[in-house]
Amino acid sequence: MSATATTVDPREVERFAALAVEWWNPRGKMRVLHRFNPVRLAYLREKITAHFGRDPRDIRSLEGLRILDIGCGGGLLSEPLARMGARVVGIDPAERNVRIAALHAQESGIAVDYRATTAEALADAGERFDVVMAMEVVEHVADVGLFLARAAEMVTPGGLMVAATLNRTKRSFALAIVGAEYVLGWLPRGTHDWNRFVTPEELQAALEAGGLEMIDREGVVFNPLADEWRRSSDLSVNYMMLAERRAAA
Ligand SMILES: C[S@@+](CC[C@H](N)C(=O)[O-])C[C@H]1O[C@@H](n2cnc3c(N)ncnc32)[C@H](O)[C@@H]1O
Repeated sequence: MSATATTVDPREVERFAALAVEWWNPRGKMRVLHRFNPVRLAYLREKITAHFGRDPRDIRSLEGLRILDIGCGGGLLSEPLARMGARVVGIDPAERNVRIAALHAQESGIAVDYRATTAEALADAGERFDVVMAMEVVEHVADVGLFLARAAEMVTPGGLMVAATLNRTKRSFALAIVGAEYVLGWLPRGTHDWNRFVTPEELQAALEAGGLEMIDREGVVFNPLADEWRRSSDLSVNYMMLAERRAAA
């Protein structure tokens, strides 16, 4: 694949770079990510440990696994995964995000290999990982097909890819754009472009085109009564997908 093809939309990256100091403020502009982080982490821990035959109760259950967190932002997922023993490489095209992430990890005493780069650059360099993650990123890239192809390329045989994103439905327009950005003010206006949302069928097809097999998909829904996010079979707004690269027989 061409080394010059890029998935970066400079306006998207600039938007996140401008918010860099907000990453670790649980009441700031990233509060939605903070609120559903426990749900995402529980999913990642459960699925990764089950796949690699690890004990999820072990506090170092991911020991030795090489994990790539694409579009890591401030490291809200990279850090806890590294704490569980994984060797995490966190990448983001926004240099400011990576600087904030590295500073936070240093203050927390956690080793994460943060780099200001892209999935396509790492794929070009021939890097391989046991787990490749793209969490809340595909809806911000310039070319979803290219992005997923380059990300999938880096999954080792027997390894996993996990993606989390927003479905393109009437419901996601009402909740994730009108509700979250305009009515509730949970996210800065313009954070999301509904046309860039990706249906589970499109995501699955792109992962399969990259040689992966979809093995799980799960929704994440907000329960306003309990004021909490939880996992669900409802994929109509937020959802996560797990795919594997089958090891050669
Ligand atoms: C909504 S944030 C998600 C951050 C993190 N994955 C999380 O869930 O906490 C999206 C991130 O994707 C990054 N990003 C945007 N375009 C990208 C691209 N083409 N490749 C990789 N990351 C990208 C942004 O800079 C931003 O940090």
